[in-house]
Amino acid sequence: MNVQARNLRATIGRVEAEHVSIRLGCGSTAIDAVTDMSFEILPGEFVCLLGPSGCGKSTLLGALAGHISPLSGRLTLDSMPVKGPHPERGIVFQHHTLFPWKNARDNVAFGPKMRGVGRAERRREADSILDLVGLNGFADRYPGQLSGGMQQRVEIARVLINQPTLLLMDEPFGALDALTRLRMQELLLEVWEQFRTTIVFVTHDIDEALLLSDRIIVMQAQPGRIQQEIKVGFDRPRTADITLSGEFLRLKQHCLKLLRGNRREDTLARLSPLG
Ligand SMILES: Nc1ncnc2c1ncn2[C@@H]1O[C@H](COP(=O)(O)OP(=O)(O)OP(=O)(O)O)[C@@H](O)[C@H]1O
Repeated sequence: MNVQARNLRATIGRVEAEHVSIRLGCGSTAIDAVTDMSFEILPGEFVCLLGPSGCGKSTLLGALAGHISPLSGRLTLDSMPVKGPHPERGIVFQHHTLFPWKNARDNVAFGPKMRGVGRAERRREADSILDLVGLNGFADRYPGQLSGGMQQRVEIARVLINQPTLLLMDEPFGALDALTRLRMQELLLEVWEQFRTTIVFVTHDIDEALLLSDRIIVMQAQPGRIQQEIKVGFDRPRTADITLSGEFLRLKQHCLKLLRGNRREDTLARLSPLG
């Protein structure tokens, strides 16, 4: 993608949430997974949702993807209400969703195929995105012939080929070993430098959130809500070397304190007879 296209992309992808509440289930078993969340994400911004298990991160991501409707409030992408799934909002999960009977190229070319792009062109596009995610020479392999990290690269390529305005990532590297995970984080940063699409990335991992994002939205549970927003101002392009800096450790300590506070509150809520 050329520089002009990149700049153009950075003018779209503004996310706004106004007093969004999400209830899951119904009747007496319904759960208020997210309550009164308001935030804005700028075009081309990389935002992490960080918080303890059950605080509603995946639920919020599901609402941004259009898979879940909020009970109340307003969720928009470039001022248009989010209603139902759409290729402009691509999602990458931790678990693999590749078609096992298609090779990497055909998995990646699936979106363009559905849009009616001709065979030669979609193969060319798929090969070029596979190159970008470091899978040059692996296009003919089937998912079962690829490592976990490689499969996750194919997942990312499969979403990027649709040039999403908003890329939603739900703990995409959570199942990878530490070294592969680090490589994938650096790869994502490199790819994002080129695409500059808005990213909302869910993680439990403080280091991951600090390495990747421009801003962290720290959430707390019961009910899921925003605890604090933290600006992460490290220069870009970034590599994992920043994790050794004093400023990184200072921010990490701050996040830890917030999450530990969360845990203490959760335990007290469980122990209290008043709930
Ligand atoms: N289908 C469902 N029906 C009812 N409640 C649900 C459903 N899915 C999730 N929940 C509940 O909604 C709350 C938020 O869950 P969610 O998965 O969004 O949290 P999370 O922060 O992403 O957690 P984790 O980090 O463990 O994935 C939790 O209390 C969870 O038990």
